[in-house]
Amino acid sequence: MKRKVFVLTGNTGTGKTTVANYLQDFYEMPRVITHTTRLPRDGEMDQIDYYFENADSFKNNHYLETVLYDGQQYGSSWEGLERAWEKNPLITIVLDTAGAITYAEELADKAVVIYLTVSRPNELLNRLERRGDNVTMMKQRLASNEFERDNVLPKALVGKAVVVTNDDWEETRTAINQVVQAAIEE
Ligand SMILES: Nc1ncnc2c1ncn2[C@@H]1O[C@H](COP(=O)(O)OP(=O)(O)OP(=O)(O)O)[C@@H](O)[C@H]1O
Ligand SMILES: Nc1nc2c(ncn2[C@@H]2O[C@H](COP(=O)(O)O)[C@@H](O)[C@H]2O)c(=O)[nH]1
Repeated sequence: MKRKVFVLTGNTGTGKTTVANYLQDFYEMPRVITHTTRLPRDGEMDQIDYYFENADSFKNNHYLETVLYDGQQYGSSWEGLERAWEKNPLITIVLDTAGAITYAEELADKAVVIYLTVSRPNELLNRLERRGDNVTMMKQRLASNEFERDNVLPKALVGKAVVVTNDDWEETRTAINQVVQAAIEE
């Protein structure tokens, strides 16, 4: 089977990690673990959710791309991608839209970009609250330039990304299964 990376992108709270977990559980697709300087949320674990870094240790990796998101650094390494591909030709990664654009450019048809969205943006606040996000951090994030930017599909991804509206989980699951099936049959 050809190597592919399913790039899950979209705004905060749209369900990127939920879809990555689904693909892990039902298709055994490993997720590329990325690096960040932000602090762990309650329940997040180093080397499982992220490689949690400080400003110095963040520099010690070979990145395919890095971004600044809400004032924190994030990056995905070539080694992380290779480690995941050694386990399975089909893998996932969760990225902001700037990272997704870089993946589409760098990896061409090896990257299957899925842009997640919701019909009512107010629903994102409810979801982040239910997830237990720190209220101050959540408000800061919702006021960030990146939040505004990721609310719409970037022009560079039009025609390249599959758009999935994640209002109803069962419908999302069906849509994701179709995307996976198409990639497997390619
Ligand atoms: N279809 C859905 N209906 C209701 N809640 C959902 C749905 N999909 C995901 N959620 C919930 O919404 C919350 C946010 O989802 P998730 O953490 O996957 O988002 P994310 O896009 O990875 O966010 P971030 O970029 O902030 O990490 C979680 O609590 C998740 O369980
Ligand atoms: N371009 C990249 N984006 C990344 C990477 N790792 C995570 N992310 C995205 O950042 C925001 C914020 O993540 P959060 O975990 O703090 O909510 C979100 O859109 C992630 O998808 C990366 O290595 N590169």
